[in-house]
Amino acid sequence: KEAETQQKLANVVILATGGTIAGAGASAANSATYQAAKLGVDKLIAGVPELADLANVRGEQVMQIASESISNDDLLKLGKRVAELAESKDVDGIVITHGTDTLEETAYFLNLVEKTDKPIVVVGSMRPGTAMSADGMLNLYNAVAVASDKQSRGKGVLVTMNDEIQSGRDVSKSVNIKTEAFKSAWGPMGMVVEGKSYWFRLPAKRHTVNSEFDIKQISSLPQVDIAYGYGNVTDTAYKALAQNGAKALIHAGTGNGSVSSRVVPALQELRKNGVQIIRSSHVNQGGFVLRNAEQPDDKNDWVVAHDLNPQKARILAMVAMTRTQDSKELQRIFWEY
Ligand SMILES: NC(=O)CC[C@H](N)C(=O)O
Repeated sequence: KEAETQQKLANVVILATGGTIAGAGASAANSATYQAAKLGVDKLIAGVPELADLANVRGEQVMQIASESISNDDLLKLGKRVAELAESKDVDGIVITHGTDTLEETAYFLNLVEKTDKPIVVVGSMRPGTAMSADGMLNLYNAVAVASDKQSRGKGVLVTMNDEIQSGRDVSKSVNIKTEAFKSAWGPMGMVVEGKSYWFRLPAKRHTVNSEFDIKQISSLPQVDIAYGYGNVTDTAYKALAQNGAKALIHAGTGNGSVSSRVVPALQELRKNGVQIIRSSHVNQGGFVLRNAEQPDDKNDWVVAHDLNPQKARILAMVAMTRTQDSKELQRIFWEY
């Protein structure tokens, strides 16, 4: 009988990378002061025995770090492992446990480069497992539920936090400390409650199986950096980043991705020297940058990131520039993904 149930259940692999979901604090009152990336994946799985009701679960420790320290090489390593597992007949879904600080970047990266319709769910927590009202257990349970559900196929890389199913493209960490940290300007795709998913929306942008990018063809990512717009800004950071080898600069602009008159000449000059200039907005949720609004992008040969926040724009620029150095192609890609 037990063998029969196991056969019916989906096979889900949990790839652990660290973060608060694997964190530990000194006391139960430490919800914000703790060390991230302490517990191994076997402990995470053992901490939620109910996972066995949802799927045949096994774990792999891909790395053990706080997500602010994830490098491009780490992204490639994780992406390649996900692709290998997705190709395996014995794997129906993949869950990635991750620190929340750059979770939105990893989720978007995988959404662009994984050529599979199998569910890939990225999950983290805001409180370590040692804290009162820790959220990691339920978030992980929800992630495995979504990853084992056939309905989750073909919807792009997903994120399950705070009972919501979010698109890995759209979602962003918008609040820290609190458990309702992950939000999307376009709203969640669904809810996951008591191990069952309820869907309401589908992503409109190209992803996974419909993407022109493939992790198997990517062996390195170009250097793309971000510089912040604010009152009294100078062009020092932009120039320094370019001098240090950036192939593209994401302008984390004020408002509509506007650029200070003190910075414009440097960006025009850098573009003439081959650096791609990509205008995004650092407004919290709902940035929306249009071509030739605020700045003459056609004349300057700049690109706009549209609704992508600066850190997501960096991910797309890196992936796109593994294929093209043409600014018009880059702009097409920014509209489509
Ligand atoms: N809530 C978290 O996961 C934050 C912990 C850590 N800074 C990380 O991103 O890994």
